[in-house]
Amino acid sequence: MDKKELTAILLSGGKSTRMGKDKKKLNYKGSFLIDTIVENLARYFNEIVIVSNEVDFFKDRYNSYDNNIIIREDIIKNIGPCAGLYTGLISSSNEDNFLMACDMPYFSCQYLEYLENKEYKKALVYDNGKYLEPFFALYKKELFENIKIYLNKGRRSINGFLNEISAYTVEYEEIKNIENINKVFRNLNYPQDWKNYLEENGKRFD
Ligand SMILES: Nc1nc2c(ncn2[C@@H]2O[C@H](COP(=O)(O)OP(=O)(O)OP(=O)(O)O)[C@@H](O)[C@H]2O)c(=O)[nH]1
Repeated sequence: MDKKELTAILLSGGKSTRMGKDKKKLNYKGSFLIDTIVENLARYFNEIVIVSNEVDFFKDRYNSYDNNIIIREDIIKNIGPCAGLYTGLISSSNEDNFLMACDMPYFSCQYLEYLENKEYKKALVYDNGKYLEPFFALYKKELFENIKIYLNKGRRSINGFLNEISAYTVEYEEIKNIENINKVFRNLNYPQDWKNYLEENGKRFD
């Protein structure tokens, strides 16, 4: 698959309160989940912007890649993923941007291709019937202006933002035949989620 004229924005700057330990440091016997996520992204995206609250952790970590990997600290700190997206969009050199989280272990290039081939304005996100999934979704760079205004009003929720801009949506019916589509939106919030993920992948959790 050719590399995309898209930037992948990887958010890794949350508080990991529910996990009880920093999600960017989740590893199994020295094999870090975040490295697997970056490895997947590097196959499809020339440019990857990692937005983190700990840039030192990422410094020199991916030097062996040919991709343009940009590490940025949040411009507006500690207020959640909407602010992370803001820094990611400002730092991106592409009009179209793909948002990924550091706690989403599954990746579907088939779904990425599906998104890429859809026309959209502002943002294109999956509607799971209950709420809009902000990750594994596309955002136009120009949106950073709207996010700034939204955050300046004291708003924080990325879902609130998606509703406010009337993001374009993808419905289950359109994508139900994509392999493993239900796994794509799974994220790891609690220690049990990490344990389940490892066990599903044949790794015994000690
Ligand atoms: N850069 C950046 N990323 C964030 C921020 N808050 C959350 N994220 C990322 O957004 C994604 C989803 O985060 P959540 O699981 O909702 O939040 P969290 O703070 O990591 O975890 P909890 O404290 O348990 O809610 C993860 O990839 C986080 O690293 C932030 O303020 N800045």
